[in-house]
Amino acid sequence: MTSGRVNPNFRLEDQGIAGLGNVYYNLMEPALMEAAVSRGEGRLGQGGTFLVTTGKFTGRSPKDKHVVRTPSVEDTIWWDNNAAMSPEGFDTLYADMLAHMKGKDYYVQDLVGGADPAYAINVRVVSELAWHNLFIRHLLRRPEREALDGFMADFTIINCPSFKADPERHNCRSDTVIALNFDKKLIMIGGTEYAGENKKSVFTLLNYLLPEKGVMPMHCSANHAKDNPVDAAIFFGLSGTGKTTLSADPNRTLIGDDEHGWSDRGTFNFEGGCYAKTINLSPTAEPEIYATCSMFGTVIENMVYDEETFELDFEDASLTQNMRCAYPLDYISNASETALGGHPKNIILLTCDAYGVLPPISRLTPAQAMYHFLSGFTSKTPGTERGVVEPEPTFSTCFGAPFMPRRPEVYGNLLREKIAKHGATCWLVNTGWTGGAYGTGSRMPIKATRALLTAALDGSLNEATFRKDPNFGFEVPVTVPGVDATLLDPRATWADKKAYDAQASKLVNMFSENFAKYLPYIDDDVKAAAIG
Ligand SMILES: Nc1ncnc2c1ncn2[C@@H]1O[C@H](COP(=O)(O)OP(=O)(O)O)[C@@H](O)[C@H]1O
Ligand SMILES: C=C(OP(=O)(O)O)C(=O)O
Ligand SMILES: [Mn+2]
Repeated sequence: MTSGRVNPNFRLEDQGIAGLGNVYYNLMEPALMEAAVSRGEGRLGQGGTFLVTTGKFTGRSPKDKHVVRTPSVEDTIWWDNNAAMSPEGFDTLYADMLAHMKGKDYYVQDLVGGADPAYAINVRVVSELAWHNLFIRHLLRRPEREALDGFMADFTIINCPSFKADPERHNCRSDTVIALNFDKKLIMIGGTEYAGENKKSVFTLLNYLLPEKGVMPMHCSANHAKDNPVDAAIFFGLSGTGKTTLSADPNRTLIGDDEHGWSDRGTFNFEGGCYAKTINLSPTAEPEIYATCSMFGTVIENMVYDEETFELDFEDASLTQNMRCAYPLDYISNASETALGGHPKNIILLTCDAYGVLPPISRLTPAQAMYHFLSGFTSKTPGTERGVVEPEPTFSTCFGAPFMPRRPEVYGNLLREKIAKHGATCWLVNTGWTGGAYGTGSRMPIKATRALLTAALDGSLNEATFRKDPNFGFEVPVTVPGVDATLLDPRATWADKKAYDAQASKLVNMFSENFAKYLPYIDDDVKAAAIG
């Protein structure tokens, strides 16, 4: 049986996917919630939210993500960063997964990635779990209902958590698999229920497709000044550094929290929803995000709640520190209707420095910005990837290495051109530790980070007095109204100054060692901005 609204000439059978049980096309939120609850996938929560747990996988599995090594992508994929899968392995995976799917019910959403129609792609998502279908409906962009009647997919994602891959047969690493086949325009996901794999695989896809169109794809959030989309800001950052938290700013308009493109026309969100971390979510520090946790249809993933009252426990991380909520963009009260903005006037590079060495904010020259973008120094946040249990310092190029199918300099050069052309001001913001390293110091107060960002984005920070940092060479403001001046100088926040100097020089060396591999690809000005 087939139900729901779909292009009659583009059903799964037309794509060669036949023999399934019931197929539900483009169900809307209430119907998806009903289905998910009646199938026992999760429960209704307060305010009509959907509560779900995902079992063993509560974060991404980057090591199980593969790109199919076909001749057309052989020379463009950054193979040192992307595990290969043979075309034969993929074909077997496809056949085996389809055989496994026979007779079972599936949920299909026809959605769009990209708010700018000039660069948008149509994505069909086929989900075994009704709630995954609800999740991706929140996260991607929903076409008008009428447009569904003629919808054709550019890419199709099939996500079947109950399928277990076989490393021998499928040329993969474990029984969990995420396989991107750019030739066949297919993404197959198996063996994990973590919903984030759905959205991050679309991101990886756009990171592959857009550079050829002159568009810079970015792992960043974005917002703009109220009533002034031209005054846009973007916030690059690896998972857990504050993209979602800091872009939801009551004084600015939210464009999006995670994935954006920068074209000749400006910035655009790839998505139509957000995916926020709920651990220790505070109604005072993050009121907009907190409010979504009691709105109809919000997917609440891996949170502990009271069995009687269904009240959420934001402190209990016993399932995972990576507990999440997923909701459509317009659940944030000041979200943009178009999800478009101008060319960024300010570019923020968010780093979560677990060493507590970097200042809370520094101003970068374009060459320094390029250096830090390629370096991507930050920490992995506990729970976001399998096996990460405490903040783990890392150099994640482009502040999103796990999602970059092409070589870092492809993205670096695009960003550099755009900064040069549009003259953005660049900042490095440490949302990590202050007063000592992780274990001794404490996490940067959100309030302080926000105050610094407000000053950077309204232009007032440019008028401050700056000092040049002796270790890193960038400019650091000496005083900022509303922020404790001690905080601005990390060395001053450490009780043991010698320990700070030792840690700082260790970090300088880490930067220098990591950057050696980029030296052949970069211009002299970026070389001159190199640290150490
Ligand atoms: N100074 C800070 N700036 C931003 N986030 C902070 C800060 N201090 C603590 N946090 C917490 O860190 C997490 C940042 O996560 P999030 O905004 O979801 O990151 P991302 O979207 O980049 O993955 C949130 O749980 C937030 O409450
Ligand atoms: C969805 C994710 O992204 P982020 O943490 O950057 O929001 C993720 O890393 O799984
Ligand atoms: Mn986020």
